[in-house]
Amino acid sequence: MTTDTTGAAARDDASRPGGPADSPFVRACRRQPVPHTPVWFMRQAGRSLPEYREIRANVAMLESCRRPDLVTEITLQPVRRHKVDAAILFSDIVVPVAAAGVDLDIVPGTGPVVAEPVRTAADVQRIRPIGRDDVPYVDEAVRMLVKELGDTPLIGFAGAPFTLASYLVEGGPSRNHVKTKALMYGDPELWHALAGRLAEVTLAFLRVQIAAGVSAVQLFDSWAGALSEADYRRFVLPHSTTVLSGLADAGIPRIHFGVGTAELLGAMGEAGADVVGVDWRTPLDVATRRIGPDKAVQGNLDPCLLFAPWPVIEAEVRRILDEGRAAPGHVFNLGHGVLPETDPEVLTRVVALVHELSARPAEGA
Ligand SMILES: Cc1c2[nH]c(c1CCC(=O)O)Cc1[nH]c(c(CCC(=O)O)c1C)Cc1[nH]c(c(CCC(=O)O)c1C)Cc1[nH]c(c(C)c1CCC(=O)O)C2
Repeated sequence: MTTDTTGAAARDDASRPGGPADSPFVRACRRQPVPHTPVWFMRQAGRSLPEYREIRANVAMLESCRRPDLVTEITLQPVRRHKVDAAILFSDIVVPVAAAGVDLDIVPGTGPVVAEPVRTAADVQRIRPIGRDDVPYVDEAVRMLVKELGDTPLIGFAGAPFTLASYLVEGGPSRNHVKTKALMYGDPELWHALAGRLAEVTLAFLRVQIAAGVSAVQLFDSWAGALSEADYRRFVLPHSTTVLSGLADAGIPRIHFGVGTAELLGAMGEAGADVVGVDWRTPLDVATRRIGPDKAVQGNLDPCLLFAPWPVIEAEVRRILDEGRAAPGHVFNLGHGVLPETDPEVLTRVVALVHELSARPAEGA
């Protein structure tokens, strides 16, 4: 038997009627009619769930990402509990960078910390290209998940070049991205070398996930909102385009997400996205005008709203569904990740409410 490295066999199976490629989530991404508005939550697998905290009690974050059995169980937890319309692979944006040879760790309560920040051409050279054999645990986890999930689609993901570069250049999480911007403005050639290298790593990492059978991918440029549109277009867009447009041949939906990106929504769509993620600062109808009629939107409940009384949450869900009708496709989500203190029962209720309020009778019924 030959090993399928293109994902073609998995895709053929996935596109059977009612299969993951025909799911409400994938259909909404493709701007096709749906029986209800699909919903999932960024960071749905994670610290808000007691069953997750239990499994992670004695396992470090990066280690858990490298164990297909744990990745599979953690990814499935929110699907079982909340009945969301999609699963997202449990991993972290720094996993491929670590596989590319960067010495880093994920420190509890802090986030990714890089031992030797990347600041010179020699540092950039040390970031190696990656392939399937550098991340075998991701390939295995995706294949196990695709089997376990049946008709529920699995979303693969990666960090975008700017957000990854920020962790590498700063050496860890950063509020103002000062060193990153200093490098970008002070040494554009080195910046483009770094962002170009990260784009290659990201593209390869997503290709591994696609070959293993994910039904969609999301590119997280969480911190791109720190840039003006002009600087985004000059320093970041070409590299995110390498990734997203580079995946056009895969034929699966590509979601492009960032926070604080009101001014960047049009450009982020242009990078080669089928769906643009929108945070809570921009209403979805306004976002749709900026993105254009040929892309779907994803979002955009403020994660803090989940701490409000239920009637307030219900009114906000209604408003977002109404505003989402202006878009040619809408995937309901938060505007950023689930906060660790969130009551998981509220998330389950939001899923049921989105399904109930958006239910459309089947054609001809
Ligand atoms: C900010 C951060 C990173 N990495 C980490 C942090 C959090 C630091 C902290 O609060 O303790 C560390 C991290 N990453 C993840 C965890 C475990 C789960 C959890 O936080 O609930 C932890 C502790 C999973 C993850 N990390 C990520 C996912 C993505 C998939 C998803 O949305 O579920 C998961 C499960 C992706 C990630 N990872 C990172 C970014 C910027 C992103 C993009 C999404 C975002 O802006 O939040 C870097």
